Amino acid sequence: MLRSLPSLCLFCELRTTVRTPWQQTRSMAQGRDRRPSRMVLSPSVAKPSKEREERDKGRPKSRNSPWAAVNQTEVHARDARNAPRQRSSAELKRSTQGKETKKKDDGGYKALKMQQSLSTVSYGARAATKDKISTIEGFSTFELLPVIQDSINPQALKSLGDISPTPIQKLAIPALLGHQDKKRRRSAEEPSSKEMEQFLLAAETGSGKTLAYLLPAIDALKRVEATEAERTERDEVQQQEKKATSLFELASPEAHVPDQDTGRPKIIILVPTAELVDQVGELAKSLSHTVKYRAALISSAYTGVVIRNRLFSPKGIDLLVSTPHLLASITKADPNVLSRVTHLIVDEADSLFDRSFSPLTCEILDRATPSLKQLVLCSATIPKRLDSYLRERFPNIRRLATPNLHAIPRRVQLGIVDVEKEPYQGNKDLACADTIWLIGKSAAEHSDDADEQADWQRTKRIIVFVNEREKTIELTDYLITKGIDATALNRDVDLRKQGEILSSFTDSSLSKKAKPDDDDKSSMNRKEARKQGIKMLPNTKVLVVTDLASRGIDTTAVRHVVLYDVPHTTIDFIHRLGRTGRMGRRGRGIVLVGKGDRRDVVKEVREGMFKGQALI
Ligand SMILES: Nc1ncnc2c1ncn2[C@@H]1O[C@H](COP(=O)(O)OP(=O)(O)OP(=O)(O)O)[C@@H](O)[C@H]1O
Repeated sequence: MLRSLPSLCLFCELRTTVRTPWQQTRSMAQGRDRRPSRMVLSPSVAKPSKEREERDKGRPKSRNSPWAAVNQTEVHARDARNAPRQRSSAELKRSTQGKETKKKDDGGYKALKMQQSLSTVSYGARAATKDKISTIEGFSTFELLPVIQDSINPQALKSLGDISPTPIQKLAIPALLGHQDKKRRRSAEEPSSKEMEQFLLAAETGSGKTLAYLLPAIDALKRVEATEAERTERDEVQQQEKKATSLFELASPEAHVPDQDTGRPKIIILVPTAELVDQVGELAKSLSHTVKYRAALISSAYTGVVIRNRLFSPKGIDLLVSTPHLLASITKADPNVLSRVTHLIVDEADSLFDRSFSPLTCEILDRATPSLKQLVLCSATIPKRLDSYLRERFPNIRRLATPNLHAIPRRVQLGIVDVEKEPYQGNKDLACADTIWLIGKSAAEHSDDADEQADWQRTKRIIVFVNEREKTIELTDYLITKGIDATALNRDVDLRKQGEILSSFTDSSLSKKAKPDDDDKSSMNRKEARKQGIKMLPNTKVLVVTDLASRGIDTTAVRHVVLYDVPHTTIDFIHRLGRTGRMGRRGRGIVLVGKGDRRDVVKEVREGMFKGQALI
């Protein structure tokens, strides 16, 4: 039936339909997963806090300051022989800001502004950052330990070939290592130092943030380890010398020193879901094979015995990846687990400081603070709520935001399907099935190279995002009746199964390949569809999910994302579309726009993506 339908152009024109606030509120209020995100992106991510500004008040003003010409006691005439004065970065910043404001006033993102979901990071600040990182070319520029340098390509990046650091890696690795501040580097090596450094890493989705925080943390761990080993050796020599000089003293029995490393990790990485624990944990473990440290990952997807054995292994533990829920419950029973933490990394910080996670994250943070040397928060989107929280709680946090923050890369195209038009006439399910058939038949044409084309010819992977949990099952069943190999993923699915399902949409090297489950309803429906002789779309796998799979999951194998429902905020747009076009790859998003959907928002998001601008 589907095949007989005329193909609809994915990029048809939009009719502008603006919903009233009442309509939006009503539709948002239906169902848990349909609730709008309360998060609103911050307009001043890279801006230092008021306290920091106050602190800088007394400092001498720069020559470029607007007050630089006031109260001068000498004439500073410019030497005529010199070349014309270069415009300072502040001047450039001011001029770009001016243009930016004018452009927006000329009728920029009205709907997005009304929605207030995304914020501005000044384009001057973005340009300055771009300049700053443009000189860094390879990982060898960073003062990482040689063993870590040598492990980046073969272990962390699976021998990708010619690799160079991404913008966030160029920005964050030197800062976290303390390159710009030699004094800080020395103090980081000095265990007695009490000062805790705080960093916020803000960079677009799929830009390698994990490696940006992981490499410096491991580097610090290994340096401290080396210093401690030297000290122990020195102490032992001194002890031996002491023993030799006091021959007549009674030999005291060797005191038993319990292994201090058991259940006392030094680096903790917090992530919101069990799937992310596995993903980040895999990366940490792969580096540990050559760098030699003890990494463990724990989440509620593992049994109590496994969790205990990993955390309290007699060999000790250096790095732990966990969800806040599990770690907070463990530390309630045994607070000493956090007694030696020097590096706490909060990945997906916008989620982990959101209302549902915040109490647990803060509890862990408070308990770990006495020993903490570095706190790193990391996120692809900075909601206003998080921004103000950070300004209040961590006024001195160092903000490292990349030039493309809050933008969806231009290599990701956004197509729009008007569900109200022929042949769908309001039938979104049908529009979704037809879109998947079109992609399934044409995806190979969009491949970049021969190898990838071969992969895509084998299996095309498509993620369909819906706003409601119940809809995942309903839509999956419908798609199966239309010959599409679809699987539903929502919070009701067993955690272990969730990981297996997701793994076939992430990098093949991490893939554990989901096993067919005979009790699974979708699986039964698939069998039924085959029995009924429904023609199946070959080599295409579809995952129907809620926001569960929109954060952090490295779905590098996904080229197409279908937004069945229009996301409630631009934050959701960024995260959902961020599942494709990762790390320089091309991708395509298709949004199905029906009656009552915010067509104006979709249109502006598409324009912003086309221009490569931040969605503000
Ligand atoms: N320098 C690099 N060169 C090439 N690939 C890289 C580099 N750094 C990281 N990657 C790869 O990029 C992919 C995305 O990395 P990662 O998951 O850390 O992104 P992210 O910024 O955390 O994304 P998200 O915001 O969605 O969580 C991974 O497959 C990783 O192996």
